[in-house]
Amino acid sequence: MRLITGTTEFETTEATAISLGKFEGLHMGHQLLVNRILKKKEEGLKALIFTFDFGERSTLLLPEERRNLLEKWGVDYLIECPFVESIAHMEAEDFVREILVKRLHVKYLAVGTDFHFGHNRKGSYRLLEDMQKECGFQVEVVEKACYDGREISSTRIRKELEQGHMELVNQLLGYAYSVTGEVLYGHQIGRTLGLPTINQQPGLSKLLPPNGVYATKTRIASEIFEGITNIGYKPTIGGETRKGVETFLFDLDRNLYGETLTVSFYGFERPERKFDSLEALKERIEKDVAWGRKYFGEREN
Ligand SMILES: Cc1cc2nc3c(=O)[nH]c(=O)nc-3n(C[C@H](O)[C@H](O)[C@H](O)COP(=O)(O)O)c2cc1C
Ligand SMILES: Nc1ncnc2c1ncn2[C@@H]1O[C@H](COP(=O)(O)OP(=O)(O)OP(=O)(O)O)[C@@H](O)[C@H]1O
Repeated sequence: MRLITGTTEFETTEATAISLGKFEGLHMGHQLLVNRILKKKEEGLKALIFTFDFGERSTLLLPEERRNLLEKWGVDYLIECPFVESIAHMEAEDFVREILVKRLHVKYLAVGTDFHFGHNRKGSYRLLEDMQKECGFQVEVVEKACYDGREISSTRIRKELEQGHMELVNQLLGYAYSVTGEVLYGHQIGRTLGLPTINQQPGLSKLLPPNGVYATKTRIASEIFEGITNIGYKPTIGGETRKGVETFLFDLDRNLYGETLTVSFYGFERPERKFDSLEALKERIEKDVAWGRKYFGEREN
């Protein structure tokens, strides 16, 4: 995949199939659009995702994660267009003519019914439909994908994530919500509790579910290991200043320091608490482990 980022001077040489938007979560609705443009590769078009870069903000997918997913799915070009004045103030028609047609050679566009663009968000799928003949591209308008009778959106997913509803979050996303990070050194107390753990700190703008204990799966190279993960500040051992993600793998005890691992979240068990003693914490974690094993044991994997 070719990544064009940090510049408004983008251009393709080939004809393209494009979808535009924020694509914050790359959820099931977004995937409908991505699949439409990927299908057009069969007709010789390059699949291009055009997103705006609003700078650092808390988000479901970090830029790196979004790039990796789109690359894995087979997208040819990802443009992360800086949301600067010259772009934000462009009239919708000019954006289509100057950018989509002249610079990106668009032949096909897939957009959702609520997609808006250009100065004052005046551009909509209707404008694109009106311009398609004259500009030589075809527009496909995709109905909003729903789950449980309600539209899927990044906003809805954020709200569910804030409440720790991971099963629903994963259904809406179409993949399991994950965090990736290097394995860091903790206080080395875990080991003395008979509980070697993986400590990670995801990027600061990555949205995390509420502090507490979750059933998780961790990918190490090509293998997947089940475990439980605590998100939080470890108040019992004096607390951390930065929120961490700490995972105990049920069936693996290997030195993983320095490796970069991805932990995917499934079910929520309980909130993080301050215990009166390390012994009380240890007892609780033993129950957490039993809960986690049962969680996965009861489900088809
Ligand atoms: C499954 C799990 C649940 C945890 N729950 C809590 C908790 O509720 N409260 C707390 O203070 N720390 C909790 N911890 C963090 C422990 O305090 C921490 O694992 C232990 O002290 C070792 O930390 P270290 O890796 O920095 O040595 C939890 C850790 C795990 C793996
Ligand atoms: N549920 C959906 N089904 C189909 N297309 C969708 C869906 N949600 C968004 N889209 C389309 O995907 C493109 C990018 O959408 P965008 O990321 O801006 O919206 P969103 O996920 O609804 O986010 P937010 O909740 O932040 O508005 C747009 O063309 C939009 O219409």
